[in-house]
Amino acid sequence: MFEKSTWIRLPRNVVVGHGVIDRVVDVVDDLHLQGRPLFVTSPTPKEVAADPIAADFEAAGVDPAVVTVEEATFEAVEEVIETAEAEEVSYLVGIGGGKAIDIAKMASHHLEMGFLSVPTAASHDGVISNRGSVPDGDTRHSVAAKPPLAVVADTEVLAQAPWELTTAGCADIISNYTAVMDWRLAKRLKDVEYSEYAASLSEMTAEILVDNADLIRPGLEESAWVVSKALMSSGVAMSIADSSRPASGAEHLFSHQLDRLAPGAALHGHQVGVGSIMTAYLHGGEDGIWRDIRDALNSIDAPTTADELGIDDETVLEALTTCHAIRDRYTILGDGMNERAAREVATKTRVIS
Ligand SMILES: NC(=O)C1=CN([C@@H]2O[C@H](COP(=O)(O)OP(=O)(O)OC[C@H]3O[C@@H](n4cnc5c(N)ncnc54)[C@H](O)[C@@H]3O)[C@@H](O)[C@H]2O)C=CC1
Ligand SMILES: O=C(CO)COP(=O)(O)O
Ligand SMILES: [Zn+2]
Repeated sequence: MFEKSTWIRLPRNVVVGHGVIDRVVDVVDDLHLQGRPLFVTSPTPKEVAADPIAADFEAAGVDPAVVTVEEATFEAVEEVIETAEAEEVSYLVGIGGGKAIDIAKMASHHLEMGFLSVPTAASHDGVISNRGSVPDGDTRHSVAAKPPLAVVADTEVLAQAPWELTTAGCADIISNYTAVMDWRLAKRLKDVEYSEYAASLSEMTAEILVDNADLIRPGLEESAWVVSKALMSSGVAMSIADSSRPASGAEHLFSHQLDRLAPGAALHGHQVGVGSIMTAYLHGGEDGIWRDIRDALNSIDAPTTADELGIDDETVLEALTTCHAIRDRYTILGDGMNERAAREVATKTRVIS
């Protein structure tokens, strides 16, 4: 008897383009959301986006509450939950980079309220995903949450963000190549849950981004368009899979371990990009796709070495040899690399010298 079932949660509205930040009030109307919103933002995104959006709400007769967070921590999530309860808001709006959006996502999940995602940087594929990522003890990887009711991604705002945030978003997408390789390996060796639709969508997203790499240039609004479409598509792949598997393999384990060993040293997307060069080498050896990944990262100005990440060689080796253990997710790292093997892959791929 056929007994499979699936429940795919996706946003109802995805609005991308020039000046769409002015449409947040319309999107709220379209969703029939009533009452006050709580904006969850951080200092620069507040100035760039949250303040003008607040002015639009005020003009429409609604007075939003605002929380400004500095770091993605559980204390920040708790502060947002407490403010939401004290201010009697009825939905949340995450406005900023990955951390502000993840805090809004986690708080709204806890409050059982809807939330909107308004990215001010095209820096990560959690903009639309059903995953939330807030450090919990030693855990750095994402956990299950609900996707936003709507995403409003203004390409004018995204194009004006610091360039390295956009290159981080590109690298987060390019890392989908190795994430999918790891997922297929785990399917073959461990018979893990696998979705060919989600895997293919994730791979195709990376391919489209790499094929359009010549459109990805600083200050060019079309770059923000190409990258934000890719980030949405990658997030949808995670929602279809109901897992971050299509977008997160061993290269993400490496990055999560760097977050513990060298907190704040480099952006999430940049770390996973460098990880992806090395795990592609582990999958395919000298003739595999590691050079293509490195060239793609180079072509969009993303880091390809430990030095460019601002992380020392020994920390890279420590992350490589220990990261397999941080999560129950089978990857090309198997039960772990020893130091000699880690040094060899990092040296051969010129991540360390
Ligand atoms: N939930 C999920 O599915 C996923 C979550 N993530 C998480 O997202 C986080 C990474 O996100 P990022 O955006 O790289 O880091 P982030 O949120 O820390 O942003 C980096 C910095 O850029 C600033 N910023 C944002 N927009 C700006 C603008 N327009 N102008 C000037 N500054 C601006 C932020 O305020 C922050 O200081 C990580 O915690 C990662 O784990 C990443 C991928 C998927
Ligand atoms: O960053 C992500 C996908 O790009 C989320 O993956 P994790 O589940 O490893 O945190
Ligand atoms: Zn990622």
